[in-house]
Amino acid sequence: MSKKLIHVAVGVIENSNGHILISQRAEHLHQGGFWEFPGGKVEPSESVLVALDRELQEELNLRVHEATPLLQVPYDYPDKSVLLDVWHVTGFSGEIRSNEGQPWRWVARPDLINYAFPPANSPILNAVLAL
Ligand SMILES: Nc1nc2c([nH]c(=O)n2[C@@H]2O[C@H](COP(=O)(O)OP(=O)(O)OP(=O)(O)O)[C@@H](O)[C@H]2O)c(=O)[nH]1
Ligand SMILES: [Mg+2]
Repeated sequence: MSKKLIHVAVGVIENSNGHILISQRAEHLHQGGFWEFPGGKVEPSESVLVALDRELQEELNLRVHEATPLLQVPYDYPDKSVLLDVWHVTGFSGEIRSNEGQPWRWVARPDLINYAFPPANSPILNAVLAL
């Protein structure tokens, strides 16, 4: 059976110090325990940017004001296929509040290699390190 392709809006959020926001996926979720760039599934009626703004608001209480496309990563997990639509977010507002209790932190770019990300994320890490 062919797997449905899941379109995911992902934000590489950079603050004025050049640090990047990561959060940790809850254990019970797909790829649980790994760190991630915040985001979530694009609903059928949404543009990616609208989905990104909604997901960051739902998960972290952040609104997106400025973002540019960074890269798209198609990846086949054994149980699902995803298309990670990754945006570089340079303008945002709001005090971070982790609405689902997930840990989060701002990380200097070179330190990102010390965190375990899902297998699909390797190209994202490379793109972020090259920003
Ligand atoms: N947000 C996010 N998802 C990622 C990353 N890397 C990666 O493989 N994914 C995968 O993308 C898929 C969708 O992301 P998600 O779980 O955040 O979706 P969501 O917020 O809408 O979750 P929900 O369905 O529980 O409401 C998951 O299968 C997840 O494992 C990443 O860096 N960030
Ligand atoms: Mg999510």
